Amino acid sequence: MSDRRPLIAGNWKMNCLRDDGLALASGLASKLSGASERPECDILLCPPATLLADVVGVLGHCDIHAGGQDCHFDKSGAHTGDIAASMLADIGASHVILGHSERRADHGESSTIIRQKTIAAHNAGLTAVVCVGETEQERDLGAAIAVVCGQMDVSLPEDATAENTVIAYEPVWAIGTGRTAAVADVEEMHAAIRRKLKERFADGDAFRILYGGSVKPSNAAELLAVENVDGALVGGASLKVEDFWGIVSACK
Ligand SMILES: O=C(CO)COP(=O)(O)O
Repeated sequence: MSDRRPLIAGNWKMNCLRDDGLALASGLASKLSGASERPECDILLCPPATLLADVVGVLGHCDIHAGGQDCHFDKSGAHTGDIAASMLADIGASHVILGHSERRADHGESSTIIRQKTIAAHNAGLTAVVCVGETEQERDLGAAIAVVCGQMDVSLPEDATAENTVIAYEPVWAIGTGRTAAVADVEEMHAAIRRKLKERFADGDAFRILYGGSVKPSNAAELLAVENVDGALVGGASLKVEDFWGIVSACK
């Protein structure tokens, strides 16, 4: 057993208007306060930026963190539509997801940009949840591990530590498809990520490595039991209180 405390993170993506988002956050806060035992994991909610401040307010002092889904790499300035890491911290966020494959694909974000964003997040006192993952074509070509290790080499700055950085492995073909990676493949990839972290960082063994891609209550326990899987980054199933709580409860 490792002493890394699991992290279950919900990435709401571009979902939820105010009423639904606040109901979801308060539903989870009620689950936590009503739980007979404290869950064996940390919990993070990453709502759309429009709801972040309100979600922070709803969560109050309950032990659930809130985070952004992206930030700019600059501190401030002429970047219409963007959000600085310090702005997320300013409204009570503790984390920010960076380099999600949807941003890499939809916004052309390179690992070099993600590295700059990660530094900006650290400078603002945020924990960066840095996403990596291969496409189906890359996996079919046998290049999955090389692709993910290459993304890590560039995306992670020298100042990354287990405190300020979490890795999320999300195979692109498993996101929102209902297809999860085979346990053996998850185990192999997470071991490769761990090796990379240990090669580069003195505290590489302490970094949390999350798995993401069609995680649901029915498969969470199996995935969370895999060595070097230290939690989950959850999309669709994070939008329902019962489903997300089911995944939180699968942490043993
Ligand atoms: O992209 C994801 C989380 O960041 C995963 O999404 P799904 O859980 O909907 O597959």
